Amino acid sequence: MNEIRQMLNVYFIMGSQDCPNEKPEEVLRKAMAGGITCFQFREKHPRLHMHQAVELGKRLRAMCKNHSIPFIVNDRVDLALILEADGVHIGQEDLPVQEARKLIGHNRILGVSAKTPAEALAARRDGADYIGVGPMFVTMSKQDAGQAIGPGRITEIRKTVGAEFPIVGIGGIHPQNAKLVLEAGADGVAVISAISRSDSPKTAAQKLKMLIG
Ligand SMILES: Cc1ncc(COP(=O)(O)OP(=O)(O)O)c(N)n1
Ligand SMILES: Cc1ncsc1CCOP(=O)(O)O
Ligand SMILES: [Mg+2]
Repeated sequence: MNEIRQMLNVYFIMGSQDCPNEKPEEVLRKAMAGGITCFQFREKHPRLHMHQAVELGKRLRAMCKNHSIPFIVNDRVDLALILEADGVHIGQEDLPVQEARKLIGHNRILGVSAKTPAEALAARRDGADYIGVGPMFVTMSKQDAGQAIGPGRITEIRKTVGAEFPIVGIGGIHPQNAKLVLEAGADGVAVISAISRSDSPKTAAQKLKMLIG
């Protein structure tokens, strides 16, 4: 459990839609140089052919392997298995948690999105290894994220699932507000734009890393 909590410290999420000015490989290279502790391949580009997603995923996966950074695939268990990912992240509208667990087995990490204490408890019961709670703040990276729920929700969920269960906050987090999320009880922060759209992805990752106690 502690290993997963550490892995969540600086959790970088990205797909080609998040990199308008630079190749995703280049952004990931800089983020890794800044000390990210986990990477999620979240490919949502409406015009990217699945074949291209597999090819991009293979390149990003190889980079993570070379730097010993856990590689998680968003939404798709099939893609996670193809890429020999370390895990999968699913939301409330994706596969049921128990079914995803059956497909990936017990040697891969399963992350689940939860907005409420009830969703968090259900995710833990059904086999999640960690939960992603958000959006903490307003986000431009996910159109259907819904209203910000704020760091206070992490405190509520932390009380419900206990001190040890791995929790990462997500949504609108950047170096200036990340402390609020960590102080509320999260083990780490998951970010897209704070790193992928920064002038310096490396510095942005370093700044987030410095906030971890
Ligand atoms: C770490 C983490 N937390 C939450 C999410 C959101 O997942 P989901 O609700 O399924 O939304 P999409 O990312 O699929 O748009 C996440 N991806 N990662
Ligand atoms: C995937 C996701 N889930 C909830 S908010 C969000 C987007 C996070 O992106 P950003 O860090 O740019 O706000
Ligand atoms: Mg999803």
